[in-house]
Amino acid sequence: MKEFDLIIIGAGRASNLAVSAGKAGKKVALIEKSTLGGTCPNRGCVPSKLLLGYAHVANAIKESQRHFIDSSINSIDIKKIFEKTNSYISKIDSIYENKFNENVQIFKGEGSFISNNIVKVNDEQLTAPKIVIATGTRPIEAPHEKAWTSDDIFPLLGDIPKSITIVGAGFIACELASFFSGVGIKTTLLVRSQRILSNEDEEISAIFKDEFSKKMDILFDTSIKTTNYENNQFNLILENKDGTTKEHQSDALLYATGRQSNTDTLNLENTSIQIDKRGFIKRDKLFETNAKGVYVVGDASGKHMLQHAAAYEINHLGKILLEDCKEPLYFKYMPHAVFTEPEIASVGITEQKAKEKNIKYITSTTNWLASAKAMSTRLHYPVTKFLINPDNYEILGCHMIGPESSTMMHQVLAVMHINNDVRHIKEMLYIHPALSEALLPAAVAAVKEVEKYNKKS
Ligand SMILES: Cc1cc2nc3c(=O)[nH]c(=O)nc-3n(C[C@H](O)[C@H](O)[C@H](O)COP(=O)(O)OP(=O)(O)OC[C@H]3O[C@@H](n4cnc5c(N)ncnc54)[C@H](O)[C@@H]3O)c2cc1C
Ligand SMILES: NC(=O)c1ccc[n+]([C@@H]2O[C@H](COP(=O)([O-])OP(=O)(O)OC[C@H]3O[C@@H](n4cnc5c(N)ncnc54)[C@H](O)[C@@H]3O)[C@@H](O)[C@H]2O)c1
Repeated sequence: MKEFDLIIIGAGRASNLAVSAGKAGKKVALIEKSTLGGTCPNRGCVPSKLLLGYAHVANAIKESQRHFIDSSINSIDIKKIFEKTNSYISKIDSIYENKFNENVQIFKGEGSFISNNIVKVNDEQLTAPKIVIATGTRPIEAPHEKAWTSDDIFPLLGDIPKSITIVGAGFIACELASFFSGVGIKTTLLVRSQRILSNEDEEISAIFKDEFSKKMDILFDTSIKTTNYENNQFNLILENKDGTTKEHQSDALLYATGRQSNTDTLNLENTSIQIDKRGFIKRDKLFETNAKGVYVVGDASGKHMLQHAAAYEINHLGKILLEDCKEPLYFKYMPHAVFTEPEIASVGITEQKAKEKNIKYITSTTNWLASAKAMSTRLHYPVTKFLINPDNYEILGCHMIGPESSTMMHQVLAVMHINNDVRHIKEMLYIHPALSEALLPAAVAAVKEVEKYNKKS
């Protein structure tokens, strides 16, 4: 039995904890069954955004007519795009390997529990007073052996498809559809209901639906009835909710229908660790599971499924384990962005959630056109929607759709983080005519709505 101060299962964001624990002189065992670095740099955030960068440029050329520029794309070397992306991915494992000092021992293999404090990897048994589970998630399996999930395109080996059908209407389906259609691969998105990005504020997802539908074929209320794969092609029968069917051909078929917990690989039945109905590990406010000394962080807890949330949690767990911090981590606000075209960014509650939870709010939706920079994009749909608590001007939610929404949102996040009052956004000085200036009329409108509400009541 090998003894350590700390065992970490899963070398995604928790690699950072291994680095800091190693630096603090702790003897660390880091267990990883795949490449070091986990989902984000190998098959998630980073490679998907690298791909979207190419689509962004292609879209700018395709849509240049809006700016009275007649241009066309001669060719897009999609093979090269994937070679570059694959090459980035191929370096991740060794980049991560070099981050650790001599106190960190890496075990390549699947970790599982023999008891609350003994972990097995390959033929070895390891023990430590503290064990961290950071095993993340994996895509829900595609129901046909030739169909892909997002894992199958990072890296993409083999031929580039000329057409692709993507099932799903969440972050991954929309971002990947944005890439494939952007670079000229015939893309069909299959959405089983009428809503796309259904967790976004309804007003924003309705704008998104209109704009996104202009860029590719989106079949709403549609599911796959039968799948046949012959001569390197999928022959699908698609079924609409009204019962009508139609044939559909596609070179590739990609499922992006959600992600599942990896905890089934951990032999948790040998421990007192409990899981919830969705298969994610339960924990207390200090990330500790039902087994003393065993912690769970990041996607493995099933809470946020975002890189920045996982990184934030793991940083805080470092304080608990290495600095004896006794304070729970409180996420005041959890922002996210969808890096499609159009781009969406969001923080706090949506209007639907506010209604559902009976929260008192006022709302204002303001377009960006008062900003010259926004005007210069010649796009009319970008808006900022605020939900404000009329009692104290607190920002309860902010939702944006438009170019660089994810960047614009940080200004709102800073105010929410330091002193959450929408009047700061109204009163601060803006560089004229930066894109961020589009937030000024949005804040002015929100403050006016609060005043109107308070006059009435
Ligand atoms: C296509 C895609 C795009 C994304 N884009 C974004 C984005 O733009 N922004 C954002 O915030 N988030 C994004 N995400 C989500 C983000 O990648 C995750 O939230 C984040 O990587 C979670 O980190 P983690 O360390 O908790 O888990 P992971 O990074 O998944 O790490 C878990 C590690 O544990 C390993 N493991 C699992 N079981 C075992 C076992 N039994 N033994 C040993 N090792 C094991 C896995 O191999 C993996 O390396 C995206 C995800 C995907 C799939
Ligand atoms: N920009 C980002 O921050 C980013 C990007 C990608 C992924 N992520 C993270 O990864 C997580 C997983 O993303 P995801 O898109 O796989 O999951 P998701 O839960 O966001 O979306 C899954 C989609 O698949 C649909 N669906 C489920 N079962 C289906 C079925 N049988 N047939 C048809 N459609 C079906 C759902 O209605 C939903 O639209 C997200 O929750 C997100 O946190 C984040």
